Amino acid sequence: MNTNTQRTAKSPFKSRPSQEGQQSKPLNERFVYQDDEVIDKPFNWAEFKRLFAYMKPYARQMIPLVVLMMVLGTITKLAVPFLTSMAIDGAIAPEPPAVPNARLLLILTGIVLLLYIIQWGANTYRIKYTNIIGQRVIYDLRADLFKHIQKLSFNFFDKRPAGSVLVRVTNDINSLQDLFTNGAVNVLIDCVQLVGIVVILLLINWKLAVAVMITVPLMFIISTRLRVRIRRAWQDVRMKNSRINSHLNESIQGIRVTQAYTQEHENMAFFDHMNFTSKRSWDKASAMNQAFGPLIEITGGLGTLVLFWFGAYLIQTGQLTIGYLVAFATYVGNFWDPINRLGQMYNQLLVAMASSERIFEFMDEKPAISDKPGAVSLPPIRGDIELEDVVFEYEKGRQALKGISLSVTAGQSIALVGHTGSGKSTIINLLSRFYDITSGKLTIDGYDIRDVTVESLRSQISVVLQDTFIFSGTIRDNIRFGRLDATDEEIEAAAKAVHAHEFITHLPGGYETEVEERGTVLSMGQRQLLSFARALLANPRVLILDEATASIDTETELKIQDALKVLLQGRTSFMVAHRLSTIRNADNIIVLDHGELVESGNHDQLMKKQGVYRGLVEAQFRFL
Ligand SMILES: Nc1ncnc2c1ncn2[C@@H]1O[C@H](COP(=O)(O)OP(=O)(O)OP(=O)(O)O)[C@@H](O)[C@H]1O
Repeated sequence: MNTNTQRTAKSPFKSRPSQEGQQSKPLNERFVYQDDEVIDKPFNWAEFKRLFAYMKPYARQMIPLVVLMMVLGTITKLAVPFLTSMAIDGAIAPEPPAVPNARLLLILTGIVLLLYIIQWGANTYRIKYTNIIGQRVIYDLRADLFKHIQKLSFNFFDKRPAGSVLVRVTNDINSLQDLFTNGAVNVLIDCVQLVGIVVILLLINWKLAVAVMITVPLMFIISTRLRVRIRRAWQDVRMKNSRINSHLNESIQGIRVTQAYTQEHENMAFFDHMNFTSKRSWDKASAMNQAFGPLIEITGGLGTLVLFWFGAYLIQTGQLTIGYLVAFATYVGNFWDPINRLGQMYNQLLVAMASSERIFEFMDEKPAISDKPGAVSLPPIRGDIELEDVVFEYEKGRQALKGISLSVTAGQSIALVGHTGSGKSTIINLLSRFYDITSGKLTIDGYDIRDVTVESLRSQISVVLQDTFIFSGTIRDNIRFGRLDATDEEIEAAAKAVHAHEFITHLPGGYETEVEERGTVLSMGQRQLLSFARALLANPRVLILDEATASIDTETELKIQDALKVLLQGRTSFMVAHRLSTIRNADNIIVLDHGELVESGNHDQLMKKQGVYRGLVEAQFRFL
């Protein structure tokens, strides 16, 4: 179920009135985030097993040790009240005619001390090993998730804000950390302790044991009802957090636009609203969580009342000793503790299950683009490309391309022109198979691109996108991204060929200059030259270029034109072209209009036609 963001909470920040004195558009009409799916299923055992399968690799090596420590810790803990009862009944206040026995008391105290030391040692080792297992499981889960996300296709990312993807790899995985480091083992310890205590209580005096535990079924019924609500509340918290992260991510990426349009206040108001809603849902979930504690305490209190009332009666009738009553009281005290912890743990488990459902939901997402069974490896290509009646829809029923047919011979340069939204980028996205065509046929050297492996196809095609992405690292590393095994000399040769060498050597660290994320240290023109060097290094047979529209100075433009000539030599190329100089040199110009191919030919032929192309060129000149 996808719902739009609901905004009902009162926020201290208000939208500013517009200049005309009218209230600006309400915030809830300005930002719309799609919520992650609300996953509302009963406790999923299959998913639970799948999650715990991550422990399997470490089970044989570590778990026997952890279990041994756990058993040691539990036995020593359970033995102490029993020894206490022995001390009371045998050494401190024995039934007359026996007298207090100081020696026995000393021995029993020594044993208790020894047990405490063993308990401390066992717990220390247990915590250490469970932490090691927990960390390894989290590491494996995160690695698996990241590996899978990297394989997912464009359409997956089209649908989701980057922030919500981020949350699953960070927050959702982190929320499993507690479960794997302490939670799982604590549950086992508590269960073993509970069973142990019940058995001991029954052995000491079954009548008193039954009387004390009479309230347990009642507590069980109430808590089961609470659990469902708690589970939903925690899911809601996760969803709200995911929204905050999406907005945060967008706000940081778009901070320049926000500041340029002085929208900080509005942005803050929106964020504040989200923050408030998130806090409120956290409060709600946490309040429900807290309800567990008092529930146990009330039940425990009732149990204690029964214990002393009925216990006193049993002592008076000679069915129980004082020592056993004290031991009984201690065991009963220890009985509610694990139950309380198990209740809390159950909540922690619910939180973890909500997270794991979200993680597995991503892991189960099949990449829309994948190798079909029997896909062959595309041999080294010449670069003949054929599009036959290609139709493509990003969303069902809305055609972005409406039957494009196009024949390109190896080595030709193709310029794609047309109004904004006419389908230029869509064509180049299809060539690299970032999306699969809806109908028609797309072949390279006669191979249908859906019949070959994605890797063999993409490794022979280089794509230079409009928004050149510069990764954090050195300039050299960024060029090397084109071909990881390239030598330093090859990198510099590629940079020289596309005229990037000059500006690189003028940077403070030359090729070793560290560039920041998204390459803001570099100008648009420089970023483009760098991406040309990257593409040249990859030496592809087919080159796809989404030309940047940013206005750059004439000198850089000339450099880019020169660089392009080098880059395009001997390759089949597709270019989303905006500059007349680029278009004029193309072998074939494809003019698109609303997803249809309306004209094609070289510059001179198209100019004579008096059609869409001529109109575009003349419009460009009118602005000069
Ligand atoms: N990821 C997407 N999901 C849904 N629709 C999309 C997506 N990308 C593009 N479209 C739609 O497909 C159509 C063609 O878009 P395309 O990006 O190919 O245009 P373009 O010619 O490259 O435009 P521009 O010159 O502005 O970059 C447009 O109507 C656009 O709204």
